Amino acid sequence: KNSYAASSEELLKLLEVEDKLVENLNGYVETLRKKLNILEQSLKTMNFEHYKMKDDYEAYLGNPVNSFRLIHRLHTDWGKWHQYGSNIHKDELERIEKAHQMRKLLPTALDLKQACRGIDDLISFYDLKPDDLAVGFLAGYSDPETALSAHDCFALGDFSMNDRKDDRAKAWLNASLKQLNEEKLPHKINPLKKTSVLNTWAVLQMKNQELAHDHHHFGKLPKKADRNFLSLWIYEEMITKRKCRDHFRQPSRLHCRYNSSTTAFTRIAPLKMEELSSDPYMVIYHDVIYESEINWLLNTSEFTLSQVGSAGTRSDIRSAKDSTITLSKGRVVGTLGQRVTDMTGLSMEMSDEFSLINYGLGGQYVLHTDYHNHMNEMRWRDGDRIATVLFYLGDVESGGDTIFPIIDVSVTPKKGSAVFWYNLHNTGDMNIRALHSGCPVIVGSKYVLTKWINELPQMFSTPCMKNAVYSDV
Ligand SMILES: O=C(O)CCC(=O)C(=O)O
Ligand SMILES: [Fe+2]
Repeated sequence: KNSYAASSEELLKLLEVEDKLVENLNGYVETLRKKLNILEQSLKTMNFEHYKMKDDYEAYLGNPVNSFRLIHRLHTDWGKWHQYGSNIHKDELERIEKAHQMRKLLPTALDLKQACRGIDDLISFYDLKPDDLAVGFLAGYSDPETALSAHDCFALGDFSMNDRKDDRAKAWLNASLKQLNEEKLPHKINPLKKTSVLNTWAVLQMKNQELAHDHHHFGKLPKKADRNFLSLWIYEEMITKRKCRDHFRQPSRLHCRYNSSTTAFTRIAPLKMEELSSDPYMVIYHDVIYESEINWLLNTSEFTLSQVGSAGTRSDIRSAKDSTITLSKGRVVGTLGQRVTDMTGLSMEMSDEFSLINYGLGGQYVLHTDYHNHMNEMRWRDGDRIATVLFYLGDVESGGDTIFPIIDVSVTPKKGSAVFWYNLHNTGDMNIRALHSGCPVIVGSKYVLTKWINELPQMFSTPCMKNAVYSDV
C-alpha cells in the first residue's frame, strides 16, 4: 500500500474514501432518525393514555372500556416496544459493517507520522510558527477554515516531542490548549482531554530538566562568584541542581509559633506563622487571606496580558501566559493592606500597589531581586523595596514553587498562605541572599498577589545598624 502523504494522487484517493464515509454515516444517521421518529410517536401515544388515566384513575378505571384498554395496551403495545427496540434494523447493521470494511483504506500510524513530518519540514524550511499554522495563517494568507483542531495540534506536538524538538513541541501543545478552549465544534466521539495535553507537557518539562542536569556548565563559569556574574552563575547552578524540580521544602530549622505581637490586631487574633530563614528574615503565614477575599480578587480583576513587572524580566525560555494587574481600589484592598501591616509591622505608605500575577502552563518568573538598588538621589526620593509579601491565591498542581536558591529555601504555593521576607539589610544595603525565582508551572495555574514594601516610611520603626556585618554570599 502506498503512502498517502507522499503524493497528491494518493491524497485524492483519500478524498474519495472520506466521501464514501460521509455518505455512509449520513445514511446511518437517517436510519436512526427514522427509528427515533417512530419511537417518539409511540411515546406520545402511550404518554397520552397514561397521563389521562393518572389524572383521575378512579374515574378512568370506573369505566370498563378503559380497564379493558389498559390491559390490552400493556399486553400488546409495551411488549412490542421491547421487540422494536432490540431489533436492530438491517440498514443500520449494513452501515456499520461498511464502515468496518473501509477501515483498511484509512491512513495508518505511519501515514500520520509522514504527514506530521511534512508539516514539520515546512516549519523548518520556511521558518513558520506553529501558532500561525494553528489559526490558519500560512505564508501570508489567513484562512480560519484551515485552522487546526486541538487534536491536530496535539498530534503535531507529540511528533515534535518524539523528534526531539522540545520547543516546537511546546508551541504545539500550547496551540492545542488554546484551540481546546475555543473550539466551537468539539469532537463528541473522540474528544481530546485537556489532561492528556497537560501530561505530555509535564513529561516534556521533566525531560528538559534532565537534559539541563546532564550539561555540566559549571566548568565554564567563574570560580569565585564575581558580582556581575552572580546572577548568571546562580541561575546555572539552579538549573543544574534542579532546585525547581526537587520539592525540597526545607523543614523549618527555626520554629513555628503564633504572631501575637506585631500590632494591636495580632495581639487579639494571632496569625499562624513559620520562620524559614533568619538572613534574610523570612516567614510564612498560613491561612492569612480568606477565601472570600481571594474570590473577590480573582473575580473583580481584569487581567491584561503583559509581561511580568519591573523587578525581573520575564524569561525568554518561555512563559505561557502571565498578566499583572494593579489593584488600587476596593474595600478588600484596604483590608489586605492592613493585613500586611499586621503581618510585618511595616507601614504601607509609598509602597507599590498590590500586583496580581497569573502564571499559566510553564509560566515562570526568572531569578531576580525585588529591590531596585538605585544608587542616586532617586533612592532618597522614591525609596527602595525593603521587603516583600507574596500571597498565594491558589494551589498549583505541579511546579511553581518560589525558590530562594542561595539560602536553599523553596516555598510551595498553598492557597491562603503568604511568605514575607526582607530584601534589604538593616543598613539599607541590598541582601543578595533574597535572590528568588518563581519556578515554571508544570500543571495547573498559579495566582499570586505581591506587595512590595517601601523603605522610606519605615525609617522610624526599623532598627538602624550602621556597621552591620555585611553577610553576602
Ligand atoms: O511568583 C512567585 O513565586 C514569585 C513572584 C515574585 O518574585 C514577585 O512578585 O516579586
Ligand atoms: Fe520577586
